[in-house]
Amino acid sequence: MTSDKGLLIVLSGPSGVGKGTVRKAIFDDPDTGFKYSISMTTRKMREGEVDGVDYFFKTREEFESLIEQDKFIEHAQYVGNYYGTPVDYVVETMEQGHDVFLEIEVEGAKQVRERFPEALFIFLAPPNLAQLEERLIGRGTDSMEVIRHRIEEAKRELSLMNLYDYVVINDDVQQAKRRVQCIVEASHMRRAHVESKLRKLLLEVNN
Ligand SMILES: Nc1ncnc2c1ncn2[C@@H]1O[C@H](COP(=O)(O)OP(=O)(O)OP(=O)(O)O)[C@@H](O)[C@H]1O
Ligand SMILES: Nc1nc2c(ncn2[C@@H]2O[C@H](COP(=O)(O)O)[C@@H](O)[C@H]2O)c(=O)[nH]1
Repeated sequence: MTSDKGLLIVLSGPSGVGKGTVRKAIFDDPDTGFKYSISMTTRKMREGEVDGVDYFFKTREEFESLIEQDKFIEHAQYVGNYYGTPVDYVVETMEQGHDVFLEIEVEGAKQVRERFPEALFIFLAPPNLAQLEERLIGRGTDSMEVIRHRIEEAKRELSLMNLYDYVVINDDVQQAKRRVQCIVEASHMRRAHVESKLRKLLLEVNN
């Protein structure tokens, strides 16, 4: 009685906290065995982004048609755009035994918890709000109006961090990366331990 299915890992947190930066550090590590689920969005492509690498970019019509076809594990509207996690990739990849890594905002993470309560939920938090704003400004991808909107969202999102299994402060990218890797490792060990206990219990019951 072993779980052959991969683990679903959800990294969430406010925009600009560094989720993408930490995720890239994790995936640059040759020891990382997870698979990254590329999201779909209706947001405009930013300079340097590549369709099918950073996101699958969709029109609102395409996205809404996919919602109707139940093609998302979760989807949410964030600052005027849709974002969603494709169900087929995630389910097939986990069935093949791979861990799947999602990088999503808080409303989407709530939906994932309802559908996959056994998933691992990690909240990436900034050292403080001022640094979060500095990071959003420093990234240079959004207008001040959008940044203000994202900061307002961030205040609401930060108030929900207690719903997560773990909170990692992203004060340093390499340290945050190691913390996430350790949490995943510990979750695998705990899962193996619980399964071994259940196996023993079943043997006792059946004998
Ligand atoms: N630990 C850190 N210290 C300083 N700057 C950081 C740190 N982590 C990330 N950054 C910087 O903060 C900015 C935002 O990072 P990033 O784009 O990874 O955030 P994000 O959470 O993925 O945002 P979004 O949710 O909007 O995609 C980037 O310019 C990045 O270089
Ligand atoms: N609920 C979901 N949120 C997602 C998904 N993919 C990304 N995101 C989050 O949206 C915001 C904004 O992203 P940006 O690229 O426009 O800066 C950020 O918090 C992302 O993590 C998804 O599939 N579902």
